[in-house]
Amino acid sequence: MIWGRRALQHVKRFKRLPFQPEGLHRCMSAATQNLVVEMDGKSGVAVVKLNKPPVNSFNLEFLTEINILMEKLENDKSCRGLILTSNNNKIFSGGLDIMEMYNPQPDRLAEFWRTLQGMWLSLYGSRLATIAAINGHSPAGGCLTALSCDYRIMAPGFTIGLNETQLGIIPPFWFVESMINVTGQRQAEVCCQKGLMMTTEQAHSIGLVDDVVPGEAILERAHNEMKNWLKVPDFARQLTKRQIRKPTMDRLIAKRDEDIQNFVQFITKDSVQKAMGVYIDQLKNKAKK
Ligand SMILES: CCCCC/C=C/C(=O)SCCNC(=O)CCNC(=O)[C@H](O)C(C)(C)COP(=O)(O)OP(=O)(O)OC[C@H]1O[C@@H](n2cnc3c(N)ncnc32)[C@H](O)[C@@H]1OP(=O)(O)O
Repeated sequence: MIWGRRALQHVKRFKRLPFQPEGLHRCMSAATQNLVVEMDGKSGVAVVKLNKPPVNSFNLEFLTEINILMEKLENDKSCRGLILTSNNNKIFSGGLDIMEMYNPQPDRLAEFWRTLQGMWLSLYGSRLATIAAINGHSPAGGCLTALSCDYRIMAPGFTIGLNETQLGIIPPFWFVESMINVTGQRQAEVCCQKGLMMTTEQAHSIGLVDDVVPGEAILERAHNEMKNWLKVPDFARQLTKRQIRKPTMDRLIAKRDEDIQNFVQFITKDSVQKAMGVYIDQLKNKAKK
């Protein structure tokens, strides 16, 4: 496993387990501040658990950690698959950290958005087979993260969706295209315009989620599904994925700066800031009740 110097600065604990029973050898665990990583060198599958309380919301630092980890896994020739899940069995991810977008410093806001673009580009375009084991609620940026994987397994009793319009926000074109590419144009039109947060079952019925499995069995199911994906020769799977996803990725790459400018301009509008303030108050008041 290759650990870049930059990445190592973020790693608090990384150890080869001293003794493991047969079948678990070459298993490595690592933790950054907000990520728990278990790498099984034998199968080449890394399980990455989002671990940023309270709701795994993506701020600049968390996105940076994820990007560094993705780079490390991409460069690790022994790694073939990634299972992305949450260490919190109720919330996969609460999406983007709303505090990044409230009363922001323009420079940091721009950097935040560039880093989110980077996260999406590396996950959506990953050479690895990627499975999201969605073991909790997954609104907005959480849904985008799951949409970026190759396969989604979700536990019942939770909700998922691109709910931006409900917050008075327009989902960027690459969020919407990620949804279209998974569910098809008609379903994406309905879901994105209405900002629907769907139950696991509803998400399954429109193909947003591929499989529904109880939370306690979700990782086992993800590992079994991963075996199927890894039966395909890597180069054939990778080049096919690239062929399918490249046009969507190229559209963002070509408009990256413009997309950042649009985002900064939109978020810093007085009306958007006001609406954001109301939304944050609602969230905080709900949490107090
Ligand atoms: C052009 C512009 C494009 C912008 C695209 C935007 C994409 C996004 O992702 S915007 C963020 C959208 N996310 C949400 O709207 C989710 C809001 N949160 C929730 O719905 C819920 O919190 C939950 C389902 C994720 C979890 O519910 P629950 O377990 O009941 O926890 P609480 O609601 O009590 O929340 C605990 C704690 O966490 C804070 N919090 C929740 N979500 C966020 C968030 N996205 N960012 C920052 N902080 C968040 C919440 O305020 C509570 O904080 P405290 O009151 O300080 O405990």
